[in-house]
Amino acid sequence: MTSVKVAILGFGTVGEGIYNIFQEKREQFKEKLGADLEVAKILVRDVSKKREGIDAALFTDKMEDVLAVPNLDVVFEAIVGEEPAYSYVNQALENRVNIVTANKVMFAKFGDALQEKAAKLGVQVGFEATTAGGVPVIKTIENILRVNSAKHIQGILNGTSNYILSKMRLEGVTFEEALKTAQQLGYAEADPYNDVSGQDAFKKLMILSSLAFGEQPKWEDVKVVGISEITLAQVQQAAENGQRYRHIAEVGLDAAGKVVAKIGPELVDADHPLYSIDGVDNAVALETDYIGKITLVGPGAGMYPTASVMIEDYADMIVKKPALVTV
Ligand SMILES: NC(=O)C1=CN([C@@H]2O[C@H](COP(=O)(O)OP(=O)(O)OC[C@H]3O[C@@H](n4cnc5c(N)ncnc54)[C@H](OP(=O)(O)O)[C@@H]3O)[C@@H](O)[C@H]2O)C=CC1
Ligand SMILES: N[C@@H](CC=O)C(=O)O
Repeated sequence: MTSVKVAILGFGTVGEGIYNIFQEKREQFKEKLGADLEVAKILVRDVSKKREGIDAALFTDKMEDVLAVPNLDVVFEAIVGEEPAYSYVNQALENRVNIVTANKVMFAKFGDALQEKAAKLGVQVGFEATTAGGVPVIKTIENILRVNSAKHIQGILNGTSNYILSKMRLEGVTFEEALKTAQQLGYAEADPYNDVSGQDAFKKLMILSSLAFGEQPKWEDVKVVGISEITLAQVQQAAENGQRYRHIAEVGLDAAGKVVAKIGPELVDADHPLYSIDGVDNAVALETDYIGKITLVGPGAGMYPTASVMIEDYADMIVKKPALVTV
């Protein structure tokens, strides 16, 4: 049996989910992937924090310790923000270690460069979890676009915003109360500014734009509006009128073939395809030349949906490139 060492950067909602799945599914991975996957190091900011039931020797706050793991095959990156995340995954690639990331803030900016570098070095980059949480939009779009050309993408890309708008409508709670619950459930970021300002959906949309159109619009040209100004009274009034607020992100080509995008709350009627998407769910509707429109819906945030797609990314690497797996 092939023995494989993995490392996790971050042990918050997502990092802990990854660790738990590796513990729970070790036997299944042996059977289905032909590999014994062992978490060998976990990088955190504060090593003194109590982490119940887990060997303290696994934790470090130094990336050098992670890179020193013999035969390290993959780094799962689940920390927050551009830096030090970018430097860490970059170092991992330079050490010919595969990377899987959930960090859309880092990946929207550096994703293209990281993928180019990985290709040169013969290692792989998984980034399914950066966009739409547990919904496999990246792999599906990649696959479809081997044959089709993308025309337009429209979606709900922030689980927290959709959860808040749904809870306000369904339970009559205020924006602040709904946000608090979204934080308790691990949907919102520790600093929820990016969620409610539209910046989180913006970063995800830029990742989809690179994937679907091979480029991103100039960031400063994209109008980004969040949901933080929407009041309970507005949500309730909309419901009385048979409408719902949805936070919608869109990217496509204009008449001149230029990539254009916008993000913001919209009032939608019952016949709109995003009307029925409630709670933490995300939806991504892709329009292409041959297929027409295809829509994927599912949990856009949360510990296990996110951790699962990250490990699925790595399972794909193992299955497709067995030669890369450490023996
Ligand atoms: N939560 C979700 O549903 C989803 C999150 N994501 C993305 O996944 C990433 C992780 O999210 P989440 O788990 O919710 O975040 P949390 O805030 O729950 O956890 C962040 C973790 O990263 C560690 N960390 C933060 N900064 C550093 C640093 N400079 N050096 C080392 N470790 C650091 C923290 O360490 P310590 O514990 O010591 O504080 C903590 O363990 C983010 O990029 C997020 O956008 C993507 C999809 C869904
Ligand atoms: N905070 C994010 C988590 C997933 O990317 C969200 O709510 O969508």
